[in-house]
Amino acid sequence: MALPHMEFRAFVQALKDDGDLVEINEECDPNLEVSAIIRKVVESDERAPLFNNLKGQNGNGLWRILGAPNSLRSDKSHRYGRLARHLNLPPTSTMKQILDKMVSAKTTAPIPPKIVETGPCKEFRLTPDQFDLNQLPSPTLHQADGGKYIQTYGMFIVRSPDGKWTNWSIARAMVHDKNHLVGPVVMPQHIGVIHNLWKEKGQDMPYALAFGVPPAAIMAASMPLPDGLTEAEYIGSMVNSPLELVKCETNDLFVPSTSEIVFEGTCSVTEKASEGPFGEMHGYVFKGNSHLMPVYTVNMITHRKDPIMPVSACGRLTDETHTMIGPLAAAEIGYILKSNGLPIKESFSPFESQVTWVALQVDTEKLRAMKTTAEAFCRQVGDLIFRGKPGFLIHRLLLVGDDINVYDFKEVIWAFTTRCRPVMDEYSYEDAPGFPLIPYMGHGNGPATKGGKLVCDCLLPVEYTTGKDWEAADFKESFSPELQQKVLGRWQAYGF
Ligand SMILES: Cc1cc2c3c(c1C)C(C)(C)C[C@@H]([C@@H](F)Cc1ccccc1)N3c1c(nc(O)[nH]c1=O)N2C[C@H](O)[C@H](O)[C@H](O)COP(=O)(O)O
Ligand SMILES: [K+]
Repeated sequence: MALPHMEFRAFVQALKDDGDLVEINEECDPNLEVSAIIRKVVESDERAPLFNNLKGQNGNGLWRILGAPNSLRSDKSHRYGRLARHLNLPPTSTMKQILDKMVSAKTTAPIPPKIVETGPCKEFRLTPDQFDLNQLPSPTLHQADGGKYIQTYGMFIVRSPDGKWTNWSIARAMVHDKNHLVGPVVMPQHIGVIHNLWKEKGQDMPYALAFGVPPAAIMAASMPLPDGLTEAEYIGSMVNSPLELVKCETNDLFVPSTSEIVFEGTCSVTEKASEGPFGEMHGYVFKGNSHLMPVYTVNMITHRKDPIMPVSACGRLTDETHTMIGPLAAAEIGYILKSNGLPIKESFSPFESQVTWVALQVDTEKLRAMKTTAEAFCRQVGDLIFRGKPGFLIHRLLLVGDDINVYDFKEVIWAFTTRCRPVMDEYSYEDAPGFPLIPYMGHGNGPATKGGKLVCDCLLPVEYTTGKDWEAADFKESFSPELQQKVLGRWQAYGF
């Protein structure tokens, strides 16, 4: 078997070997029972549930469900173990190590995928007369959802009409009827950009939707990598070996050969249908909140025996939309700022901000050498990020000093609440594109897709000029290292 980051089934085995999997062999109902269990799991960082016995499975086991594929572990020392297994990193890895891995391929040569003749994803083939998406165990994830959200952790594969750019990404989709899906295909997402290119040609967009892809691939699929970049070769470079892809049956797109399940078809550039509401990443289902979105026809299903469908029952903390969307956007944002020569050291999206913030740790020594002002620096950061695609999802950029660990929210919120004077130290972007999914945008007082963004300067004025002129009133900073050592050394003797 391949390594966990290169084959989904090996990944599931790795979770089992880590004691991070609960196999449920009792029959479970994909209508809400499965997602209720997953919600309970992700709200308590429990082990990932593998549902082996779902109502509606067909004779070849199509399909089982793995819930919470990339959520958190309760053991603090292995908190990000499931993410680490996606990248063949040690389960004790930190978020910094995981995100550094995700940007590591920015500076290495791409490794193109290897095309193979066939693979496990081809073990079974179903034509439209042989399946009904409403009869198969398509899960309903929240009682107020507008449909069965079958697609929450699969990977859409679409290619520009000129064949030069193949994009891999996650976008949701629900069952529309026996062999159609419907899902948001929106700008500035690359699936929306490529859909528009096909629309200009007046042709429906061929797609593949691969479920249970190599875990390293699904991580890159969830990351806002630059326009025109083909994820397959980025990932190859990231894992330092070519991904193995196999050609689809009904179009000339290529899918990872070990995918658990593959849907193939075309996404209409004319036909739309009602989509949503859906319990989304910010933790809300707004009743009746449905929109007309493009219809996907499913012309073919191929799959492995007893295939596993990964499902992200997203909503409130902490699920894949928080461990992946915000942090991966933060990684890209950090990279953009550094490659533009700005003195940024670390970049992270705190889960507690429902991944609407990115905290940026500034190298304040380099900042002082810039002889700049707070306004100029904050505008430089905001102009680079809020006018670009990776910043689309983010509504607050917090600039913090060297002493703040951006991966620790307690540190971030301390700096924000004590060093950033409301209004005066905040620089607004009312003309930047806004993220309508955030409730104060799509269901708020102002325009849903414009504005509502701030750069929050959590650096005190001295950090721009002569440097930190305070000591934290805490154990670490208000006592000599010797005294700290003495106290720690005698802690038991004191009686604690
Ligand atoms: C890990 C993950 C990511 C997403 C989504 C999901 C998960 C689990 C869910 C559970 C399916 C929920 C949705 C949800 F997160 C909604 C959303 C919509 C627009 C932007 C960001 C997020 N989703 C998703 C969605 N994007 C949509 O357009 N459309 C989508 O529906 N993303 C985020 C997306 O994968 C990243 O933004 C990625 O960078 C896109 O790739 P690209 O930069 O190559 O276009
Ligand atoms: K992507």
